[in-house]
Amino acid sequence: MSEPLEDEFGREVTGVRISLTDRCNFDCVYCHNEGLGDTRGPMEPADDEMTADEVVRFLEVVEEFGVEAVKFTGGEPMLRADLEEIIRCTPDSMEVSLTTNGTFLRGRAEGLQEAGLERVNVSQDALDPEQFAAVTKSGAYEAVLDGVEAALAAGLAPVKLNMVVFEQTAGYVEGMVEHVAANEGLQLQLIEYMPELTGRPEWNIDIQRVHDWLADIADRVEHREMHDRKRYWVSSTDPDSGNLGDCGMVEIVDPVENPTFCANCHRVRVTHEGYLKGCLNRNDDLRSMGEMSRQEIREAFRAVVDNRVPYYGEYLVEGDDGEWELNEEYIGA
Ligand SMILES: Nc1nc2c(ncn2[C@@H]2O[C@H](COP(=O)(O)OP(=O)(O)OP(=O)(O)O)[C@@H](O)[C@H]2O)c(=O)[nH]1
Ligand SMILES: C[S@@+](CC[C@H](N)C(=O)[O-])C[C@H]1O[C@@H](n2cnc3c(N)ncnc32)[C@H](O)[C@@H]1O
Ligand code: SF4
Ligand code: SF4
Repeated sequence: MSEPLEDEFGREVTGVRISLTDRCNFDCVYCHNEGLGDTRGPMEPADDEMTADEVVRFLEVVEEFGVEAVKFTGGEPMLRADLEEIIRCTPDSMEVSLTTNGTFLRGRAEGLQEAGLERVNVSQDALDPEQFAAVTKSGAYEAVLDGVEAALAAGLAPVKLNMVVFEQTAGYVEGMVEHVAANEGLQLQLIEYMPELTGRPEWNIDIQRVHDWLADIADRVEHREMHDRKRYWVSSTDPDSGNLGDCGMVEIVDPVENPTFCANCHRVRVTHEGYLKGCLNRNDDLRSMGEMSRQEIREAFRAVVDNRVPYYGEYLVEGDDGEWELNEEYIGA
């Protein structure tokens, strides 16, 4: 295995995020669908999706380039019946993780773990079924809770709960933090609502206030190398907590207008149709892998890494008035 490829901005590419489908059984009000448009549509297998063989071939090739980790996402990646097969055939050297809405984990978590899944993130924006339904437009609340339990029972702890923090959910943050502090095996990822692909900037909240509040109550704070994300370790305040004395981990994902986040971005994305994508927020840098021969994959991967640009701080630059503007250098590039 060679050293990871590095882009022009000194960022090594050590991870890939593969969208296995853009179909989904939810219709979350905030969904960016990894930058690929609407998730609504037929639930049947779609013809435009990469096959399991293509996904595995891609992974075998990027392993040669020092890629150490793969995240399977979507749409809802668990709509793929061949997810277990894909994971089983993923190169052993790679850390394999999954981001899912959790609906289908019950009954499949164990098989996924046996196939080689190491970590799972489950989206959960609220602890109340009605609030959950209002955000996701789905009645699958109980299935998601069962899915989290199934993942823990299958040995996939810690399970990270993903919560998008925006106007509608800001009031649920405190309860979710207590929930992971009080329950062993759970962690929480608070994701700043990203309006770049979905519009509705008025839904944004001031994520710094969440940082400040967590810094106040946390026992310990650390930085993660990826994106320079902050992690807070918080104890439960509930005397009946089954997790007394232990801490829950809460990580903040705050990419919006954050050049430090982009300067520490080490991943390339792959769309369900088999296009490479250098940045979540851009669709003007999609690169085809053609018929997906090993040589075509190698060439396209090198090219996408060469063209990677930090979104905030370079692709968008901050003007004197504090507004973010498209860098002229990339217009028409
Ligand atoms: N702008 C931006 N947002 C990201 C990036 N990575 C993750 N996010 C946001 O965080 C959401 C949740 O990411 P996940 O798929 O759960 O995984 P992760 O947090 O990237 O990875 P792990 O914590 O290692 O599991 C994404 O859908 C995005 O909204 C990134 O590279 N850029
Ligand atoms: C696009 S979903 C795909 C995987 C799976 N369907 C799920 O919901 O976990 C991946 C993650 O993106 C997050 N997400 C979607 N739209 C977002 C937005 N506009 N801002 C921030 N995070 C968003 C979701 O909460 C979820 O955790
Ligand atoms: S479950 Fe995931 S892919 Fe589906 S709508 Fe919600 S955030 Fe989007
Ligand atoms: S460069 Fe793009 S993908 Fe990477 S952190 Fe910034 S916005 Fe996200």
